Amino acid sequence: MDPMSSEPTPAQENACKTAGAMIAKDLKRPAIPPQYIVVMGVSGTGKTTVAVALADLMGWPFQEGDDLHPPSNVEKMRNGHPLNDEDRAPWLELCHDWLAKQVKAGHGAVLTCSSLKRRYREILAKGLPVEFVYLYTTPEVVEQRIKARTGHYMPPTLLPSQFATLEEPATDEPVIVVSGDATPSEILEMLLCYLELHPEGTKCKVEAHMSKSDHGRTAQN
Ligand SMILES: Nc1ncnc2c1ncn2[C@@H]1O[C@H](COP(=O)(O)OP(=O)(O)OP(=O)(O)O)[C@@H](O)[C@H]1O
Ligand SMILES: O=C(O)[C@H](O)[C@@H](O)[C@H](O)[C@H](O)CO
Repeated sequence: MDPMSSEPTPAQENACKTAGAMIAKDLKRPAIPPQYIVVMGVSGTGKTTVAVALADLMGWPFQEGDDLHPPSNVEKMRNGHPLNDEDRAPWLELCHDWLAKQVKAGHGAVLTCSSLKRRYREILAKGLPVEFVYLYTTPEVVEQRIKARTGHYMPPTLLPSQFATLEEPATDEPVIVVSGDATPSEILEMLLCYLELHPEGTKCKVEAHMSKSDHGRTAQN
């Protein structure tokens, strides 16, 4: 960060995106048909890092959900106040509209969006073949990550409200659950493994795991 300013530099804002792109760099693109994926979870679980890696590898458009927040929402969070349903409503509509455009174009897409409540996930997926990737970890791990991250508007003091608001996906929701405790590369690998075995995605809650045969994805040429 510029020592004279509390605003993040563009390089800092892009750090997770760059990290995600680096993960995908040496991997071979698997044969997975277009999917419309929302990477969800509380702030700091690693959504952007994994979403960018997946989008880069698959060549699907990526949208950072945080960039669709109205400025008033960002200011509210920056000032240490959690968003409520009313604040999130226009933002969720914008996220849904972005997904709808991608579905219409037919080329797959990846969006990051905390999607903390079931109702929010229903708004996002309304009428669309959307599935969620739920990254989960403990409040302690997320707190460490958020404290170590520089140049982001989200203060660590908002974390308890994120966990309090979170409604974990139920068994009938179209969600691939992945442990956010693994490294970003492992998370990507678990996700790819699931999608390669189930190219149609999922219509219910499933867990993605690492299997021995997943290793060695690095492209040979
Ligand atoms: N699997 C991981 N293991 C360790 N650190 C990680 C992992 N994934 C991301 N990080 C780090 O944790 C921090 C938060 O990651 P990231 O910004 O991707 O999370 P996020 O869920 O998109 O957050 P937000 O919702 O607040 O934008 C970053 O500094 C990132 O480098
Ligand atoms: O629903 C919410 O409360 C918001 O989406 C937050 O989760 C933040 O926007 C985001 O995670 C930035 O850190």
